[in-house]
Amino acid sequence: MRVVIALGSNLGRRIDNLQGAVDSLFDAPGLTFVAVSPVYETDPVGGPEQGPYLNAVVVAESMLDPRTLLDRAQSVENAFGRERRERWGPRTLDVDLITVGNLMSDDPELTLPHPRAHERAFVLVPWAQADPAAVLPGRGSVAALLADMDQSGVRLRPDLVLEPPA
Ligand SMILES: Nc1ncnc2c1ncn2[C@@H]1O[C@H](COP(=O)(O)OP(=O)(O)OP(=O)(O)O)[C@@H](O)[C@H]1O
Ligand SMILES: Nc1nc2c(c(=O)[nH]1)N=C(CO)CN2
Repeated sequence: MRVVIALGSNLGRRIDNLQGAVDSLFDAPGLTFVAVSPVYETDPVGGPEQGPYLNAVVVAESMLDPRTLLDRAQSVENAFGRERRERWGPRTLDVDLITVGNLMSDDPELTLPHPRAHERAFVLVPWAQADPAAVLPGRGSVAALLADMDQSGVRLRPDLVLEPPA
C-alpha cells in the first residue's frame, strides 16, 4: 500500500534529525522508498511558544500492517531522543502517518488519515510537492485543500535537501 509519512523537527540539528528519520525508516524490510519532498521551514502551529520547525513528507510503498508501521515510526522517534512531552510541544523528531492506502480508522492509537492533516499546511505543502496528484481520503485532492489554505507560515528551504535513504 502507498503510505505518506510526515516528518517534523524543531529541536537540535533539525535537518540531521529529518535525514536520520528517512534513513532509519527504511532500515528494515517491508518499506520501499518512493519519494521525499523538499524541506520547509514552518511557523509552529499550536502548543506553547516554540521555535520554527523543519517539515518534510516521505512517500513509500508498504508491505507492513498499519500497526507495525506505526511501531516503526515511533521507534524512529524514540531513537532520536524524543521525550514524551506536552501536546504539540517542541520535539527533536515527530513522525506521523498521514495516510495508509485508503484506510480509514478512528482508533485513537492509529487514526487514519491523520485527523489533523487536512488543516495543516506544513503537511499538505510538502506532500503536494512529493506527489502532485495526492488525495487525502475523505477530504479530496491535496491541491484543492491547499487552494483554500493560508500557506504563509510554510517557506521552502532550497538550501536544505533530504537524500533518499542510505
Ligand atoms: N496517524 C497517526 N500517526 C501517528 N500517531 C498517531 C496517529 N493516529 C493516532 N496516533 C497516536 O497519537 C499518539 C500521540 O502522537 P504524538 O505524540 O505524535 O502527537 P503530537 O505529534 O503531539 O500531535 P499530533 O497528533 O497533532 O501530530 C501516538 O501515541 C499515536 O498512537
Ligand atoms: N509547524 C509545525 N507545527 C507543529 C508541528 C509541525 O510538525 N510543524 N507538529 C506539531 C505536533 O505534531 C504541532 N505543531
